Amino acid sequence: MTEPDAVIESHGLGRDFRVRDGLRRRTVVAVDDLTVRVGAGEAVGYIGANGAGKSTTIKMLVGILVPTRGSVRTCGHDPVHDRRRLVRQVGVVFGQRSQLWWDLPVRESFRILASIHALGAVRERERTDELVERLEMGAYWSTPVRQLSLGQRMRAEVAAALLHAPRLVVLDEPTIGLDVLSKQRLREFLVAERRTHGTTLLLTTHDMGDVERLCDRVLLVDRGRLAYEGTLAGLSRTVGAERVLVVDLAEPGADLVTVPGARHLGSEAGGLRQRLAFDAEVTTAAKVLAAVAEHAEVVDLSVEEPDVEDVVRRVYAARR
Ligand SMILES: Nc1ncnc2c1ncn2[C@@H]1O[C@H](COP(=O)(O)OP(=O)(O)OP(=O)(O)O)[C@@H](O)[C@H]1O
Repeated sequence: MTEPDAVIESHGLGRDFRVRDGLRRRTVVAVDDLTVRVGAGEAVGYIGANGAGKSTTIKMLVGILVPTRGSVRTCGHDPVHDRRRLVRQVGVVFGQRSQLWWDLPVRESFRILASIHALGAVRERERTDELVERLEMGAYWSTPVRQLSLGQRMRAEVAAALLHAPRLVVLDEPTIGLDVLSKQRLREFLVAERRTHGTTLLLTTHDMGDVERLCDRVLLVDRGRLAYEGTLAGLSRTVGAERVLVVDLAEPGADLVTVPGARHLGSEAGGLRQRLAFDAEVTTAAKVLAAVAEHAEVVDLSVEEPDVEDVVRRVYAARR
């Protein structure tokens, strides 16, 4: 049974494809035995390598693909049988595909979508105004979609998917190909949308910046199976990834090779800046800093988190 606040709930979900392999046919298991739960208001990153099964999962969640086995309920509905009811509660953005009318001005696409969702004139105006302002679409609101830059189009795509204020927004690679500023704008918007409307987010991405800035939790999929479920920090811990304390000293000093719980990684500018790796499970940045301060005067510091892409690579390597 679906718990009342579960927006996505799957049990043993799987999908196979029959593919031609020369003269023979074989079965590709794209997703297997996937049991996950996403609660109302959560933001979850669904990550994994190319071909791991992310898009196939998303398509099953929104009713585009029929599962081969197992069960899934999205917003309390069977996605395939209740597809029409589900579309009222879900917004989907596939980064590579457009749901806007290419030759029409952006505003016309929104008019059509508002009428498809039967928003009503007042709701349409309020919601459209809110989205145009928050996503800064005013400058190109009357421009045909085909003339938009990628960053402008992606903002319009996300706004279109969110026009009917769905409970769940599923984003497949929402920031792919965007420049730094466009990415930042889109992420800020999604954070604000979630805060204001309590929207549940599920996003697939290869950009760990998206996950770091947007998601409370990650699901890591490897060859169709769930390989990890938890926080990003927890993911780093599973592979023993270290954090790095970078200290700037008042005067050039000898390499800090005897700091308890830390490993000296290197020095710059004759020892003015030093880098020390430490395991966050064993010690803390504060303890390492206190030990450094016994040897030298620290004028500035920063802590570098483990590189998440590297962490994911290590998880994959450990499972091979
Ligand atoms: N329509 C299809 N017919 C045959 N095989 C498919 C089909 N769709 C997906 N697959 C296969 O299923 C597996 C999972 O593919 P899927 O597209 O779900 O991965 P993904 O994690 O989304 O990858 P990417 O990050 O590259 O988008 C792959 O081996 C892929 O080749």
